[in-house]
Amino acid sequence: MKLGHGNYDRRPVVRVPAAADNGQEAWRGAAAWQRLGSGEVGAGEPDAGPADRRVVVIDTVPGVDVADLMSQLSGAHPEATVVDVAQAAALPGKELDQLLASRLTDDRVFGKLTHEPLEHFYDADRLAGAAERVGAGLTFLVGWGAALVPVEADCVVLADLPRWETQQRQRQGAPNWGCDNGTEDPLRKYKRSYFVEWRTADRHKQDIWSRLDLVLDTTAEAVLVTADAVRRGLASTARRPFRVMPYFDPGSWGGQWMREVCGLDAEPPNFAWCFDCVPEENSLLLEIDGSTVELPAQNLVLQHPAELLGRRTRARFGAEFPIRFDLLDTMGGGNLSLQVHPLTEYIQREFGMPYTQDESYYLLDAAPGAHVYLGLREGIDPEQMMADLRTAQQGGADFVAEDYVNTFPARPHDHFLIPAGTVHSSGADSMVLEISATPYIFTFKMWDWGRLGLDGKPRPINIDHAEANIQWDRDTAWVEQNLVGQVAELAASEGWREERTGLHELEFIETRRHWIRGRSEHHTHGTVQVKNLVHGAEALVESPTGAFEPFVVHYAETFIVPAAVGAYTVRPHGPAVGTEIATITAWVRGTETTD
Ligand SMILES: O=P(O)(O)OC[C@H]1O[C@@H](O)[C@@H](O)[C@@H](O)[C@@H]1O
Repeated sequence: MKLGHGNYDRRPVVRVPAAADNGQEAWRGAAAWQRLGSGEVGAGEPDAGPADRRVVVIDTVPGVDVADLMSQLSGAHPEATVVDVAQAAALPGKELDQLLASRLTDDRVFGKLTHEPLEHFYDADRLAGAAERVGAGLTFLVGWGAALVPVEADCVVLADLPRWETQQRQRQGAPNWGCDNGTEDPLRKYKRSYFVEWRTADRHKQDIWSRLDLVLDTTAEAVLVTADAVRRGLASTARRPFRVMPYFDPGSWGGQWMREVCGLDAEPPNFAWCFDCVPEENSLLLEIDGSTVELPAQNLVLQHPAELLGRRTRARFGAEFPIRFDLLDTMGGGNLSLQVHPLTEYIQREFGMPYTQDESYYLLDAAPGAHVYLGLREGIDPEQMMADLRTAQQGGADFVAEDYVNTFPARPHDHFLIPAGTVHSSGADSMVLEISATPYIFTFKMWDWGRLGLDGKPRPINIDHAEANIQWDRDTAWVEQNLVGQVAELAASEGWREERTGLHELEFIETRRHWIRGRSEHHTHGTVQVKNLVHGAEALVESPTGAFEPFVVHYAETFIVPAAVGAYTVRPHGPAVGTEIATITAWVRGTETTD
């Protein structure tokens, strides 16, 4: 196993420039809870009642522990009235379930995207009733939708929470919003978050964003920051290279490479996934006034789509980050499931997703003998293959993947292209950097090699969904001509060379690899780029005009270069000086602009 360089940064922080007046902008722990009731930030004109009447709205996102928040507020402000807005005015759980039944479906994994606004989860009359509970003195209105209460607020706070933290809490027994489902299968809780809560929450957050005075992070110890500092932080992040905070998760096929290279805990038996560029679920760490606040990176996508994505990518996807980078570690582990992803029309019709899960596997590393499963063997009988899969699923003879599916040797720096509809799997002893479209849960597993998930249950198999999407003409010859070994040198000069590595024409992502000894010049051409240092210990990304601070990246780290960055250079740095490094860059094909 090739080891990393011991410098992978698991907590990349973006430093936010200080406020013009150098005033305090962050409060931690007890000071945060105290500050929330002090009226010193965002105190409005007391024109709606007696001078000492003060209304603080703390709108949360689903996943925030509202009970804990309320008890902290009561502890810090015993005189205050604290109203749980959802308890006061949200639809009863059963009504909410009925409203969402067609979106949630009976499936363990797949629902349908909802477009419900948060108002639909509330009773308007009871919201008005909650407003009547505001009396003289200090009142906190707390919960997801607190800003819907028809009352003039003196201070509006967003209690935000990254989605990875929400998932952790769900696995430990936290229910979904408005539900009594703490003991439900975490996959089903995640489904409700993914297909309903997060969509509605993003829209609601957008609605209230301009009203915010403060932002509260309760991921760990409470950190309260001014909304102006967050706005300033996001605005500056959208104009410089940055990283989101990676998160790591064990799995039934997970390996040992990331533990070593990324310096992870000894405790879990393995690590399977590292998500290091899925902004809709990753966190962005902002350092504000000496405190680090962990907020959803999605806030940046929602607030700065033009600077971040560029105008053509934004025109095509809206305020959505379309490119996903993640790591799949099977070094010393097992095969991924044998799987296929939905065609575009299928993901639209069945799940309401606007675009599909096109993928590719870039091999950061591979042990001798490692291989990738990709496409079908010539002359196989589709009916027989489906019958064998169903037999295996029902507990009969194991499915012999090699009888039906091609295998290709997997070597470091190979890039396998996987347009939706292509049967595939990464085999054991590989370290894959996935360069893919953002959707990532639409994996139709066909065969899981007869093993169980980490929870001791079989993982969900979806042979019917798979059958509806397998492209049977993607056979050995087609795969060899289209998906394997598609590297072509495009340009070279002293100190660098550039290659195209993919993706396939059916996929919207374009990739380039640069081998760099000297300093290579790059330009975003008005569209967002996602990059990873796939070879070498360390690189320095610089602005030729000093527009951003020099930015250091380490081996295997993914970073984002916003469209607004324009020109930048990359060169070996630190321990890599004098050696050759390599980066891979992805962007949405056809979105470059010349201005
Ligand atoms: O967990 P299994 O089903 O083995 O798949 C693992 C991974 O496979 C890849 O090809 C992608 O589809 C990922 O989004 C998925 O997480």
